[in-house]
Amino acid sequence: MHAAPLVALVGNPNAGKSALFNALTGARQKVGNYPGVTVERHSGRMVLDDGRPIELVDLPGAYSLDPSSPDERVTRDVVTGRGGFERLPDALVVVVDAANLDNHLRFTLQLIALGVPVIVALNMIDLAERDGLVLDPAVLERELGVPVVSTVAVRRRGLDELRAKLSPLLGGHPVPAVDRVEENIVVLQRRARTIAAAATVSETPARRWAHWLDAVALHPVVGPLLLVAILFVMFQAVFSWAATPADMIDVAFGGLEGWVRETAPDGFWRSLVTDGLIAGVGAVIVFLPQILILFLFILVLEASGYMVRAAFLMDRLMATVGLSGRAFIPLLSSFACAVPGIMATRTIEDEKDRLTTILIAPLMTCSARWPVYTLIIGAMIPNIQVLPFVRLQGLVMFGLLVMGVAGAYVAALLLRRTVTKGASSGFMMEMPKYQWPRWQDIGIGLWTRAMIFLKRAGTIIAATTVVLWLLLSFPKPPPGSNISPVDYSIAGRIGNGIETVVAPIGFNRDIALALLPAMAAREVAVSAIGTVYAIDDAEGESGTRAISDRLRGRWSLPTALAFLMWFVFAPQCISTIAVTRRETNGWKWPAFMVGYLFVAAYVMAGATYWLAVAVGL
Ligand SMILES: Nc1nc2c(ncn2[C@@H]2O[C@H](COP(=O)(O)OP(=O)(O)OP(=O)(O)O)[C@@H](O)[C@H]2O)c(=O)[nH]1
Ligand SMILES: [Mg+2]
Repeated sequence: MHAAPLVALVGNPNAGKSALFNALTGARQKVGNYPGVTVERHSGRMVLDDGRPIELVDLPGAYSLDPSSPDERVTRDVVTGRGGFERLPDALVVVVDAANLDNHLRFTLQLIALGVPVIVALNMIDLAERDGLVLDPAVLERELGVPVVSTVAVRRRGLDELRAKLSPLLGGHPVPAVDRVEENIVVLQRRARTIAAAATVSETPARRWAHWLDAVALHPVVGPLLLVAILFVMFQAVFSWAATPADMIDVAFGGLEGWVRETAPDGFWRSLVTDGLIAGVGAVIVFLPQILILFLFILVLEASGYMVRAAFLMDRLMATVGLSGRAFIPLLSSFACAVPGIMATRTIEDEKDRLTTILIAPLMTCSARWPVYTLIIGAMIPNIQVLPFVRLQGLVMFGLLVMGVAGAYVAALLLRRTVTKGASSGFMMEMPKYQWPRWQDIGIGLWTRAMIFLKRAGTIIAATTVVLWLLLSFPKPPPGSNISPVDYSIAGRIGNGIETVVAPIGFNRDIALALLPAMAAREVAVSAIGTVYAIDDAEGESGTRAISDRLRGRWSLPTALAFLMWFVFAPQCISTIAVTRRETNGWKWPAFMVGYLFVAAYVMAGATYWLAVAVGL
């Protein structure tokens, strides 16, 4: 006797598969209104109209045939007959949420391509109707080439029609599976969207808007251009909007320093407070407005639903270097700071994928590097208009960021061919709805960021600055000698030692001095330079404008460019190394990361310096 035909219920999470399973078999599988309710296969029996019994299995929801978690793997194994399940299903019932067709049709298209007979249950049609969405199942049937039945699983609507249309699919000859299923998310998404649009008879203005926005944002040519344009506006804004508040903070710190100089007696403590704390910490806090404007943009993009669209656009680019599209979000968070970015790689299932993402995360321009870039750019790059609305300073900043991304791209390409070789996997994610950001949420996000920044300035940056000040101030040169106090100090001597190593790439003593303390936090490079100049300087003026003036006097343009390039690549901060150790369970990978980044930084900074000298800058 033949076993009863096997039919599997598949679809995206939360489509109503278990509800349909219960309605068809009379079972009581758990249903719930969130993705991931079902995490294993369950089977039950149902009887067709002609009396034939069939075995129905309810599967965990999945976004694609590319499993990113163990429950999705169960689904993949069952529908493709892998992983030791005795037999392939004779037919699939693909359950889709009618109100979310774009997203759910993606997986449907992949499933249809498998070659197993498919019937689509257009479920939750009641909710779609409530929201003013009218669909035409006949169009869907024609576009997909498989039977489509409208259902309301929880009201048992459409079940008879489903059984009737399922019947002829069973008992025929099994269709051989096609060997390649379309995996390119962008292609799939576009086809899904076209089909969904064709099957939509009418919808509410809000849904129409969302579709129109997606047609632009996800367009293969316009989409990436839009993304670049948004990023570009962001950088220009960071520079121009921040200028006034930054000046105000600068003036305030200058005033504070002047007040301490007048009121406190000259000596150790006054110098510690003015040349150490105020010069160092003040030099960093000036960048608070910039950091906040940067985060304002990031938070708005996240809250509006655009960020996931950007991830979709990036997926193909990531795939060319063998990275999963899932890596986009961790890498994007690394623009704030590599530490949460590296932790966010936990969502990447494949170990090699994940490791590669961790290793390149430090190349994303974290917000701690902004003060360094801004200071050097502000001092050394003329603020001229190069194109309408485009100033050279913003352009250089953008260039540095692109440099980091390009470096990451090349690094991933090389790593994936050597130390982290392995197969890569695709990326599927639910597209969130577009919505206006809630200003309270943005406000809270900015407040949190400001507090983190100020806390860093008040603790780790202040502490490093004070230590550096001590090392820079002692021992004092003998009175009467014309040797500079910095050169005579402990730090100065260490700096002069480091300088011999970094002189070939155009670095001077001041940079050499800043490199070590910048390991604690990158912003310290700025406060360190501030402190060096405060001690070295007789006139006793202060503030970032004063630092800029001194930079202009002492640094050549090739040196400044080399320094910027160094910061794009160098593994500067200890927290990143520590979190890498924790996430990779050992010292091997952090050591590798530090090694390759130092080599890259040295080579790139050197190349920049010599190139700049050669072209006569
Ligand atoms: N209004 C309405 N609600 C439905 C319908 N089908 C399912 N639901 C509800 O939608 C939610 C999700 O249903 P489930 O059956 O748990 O979804 P699932 O596809 O099994 O989800 P996973 O197991 O997470 O993959 C539950 O709250 C159901 O009660 C429907 O046709 N109409
Ligand atoms: Mg379920």
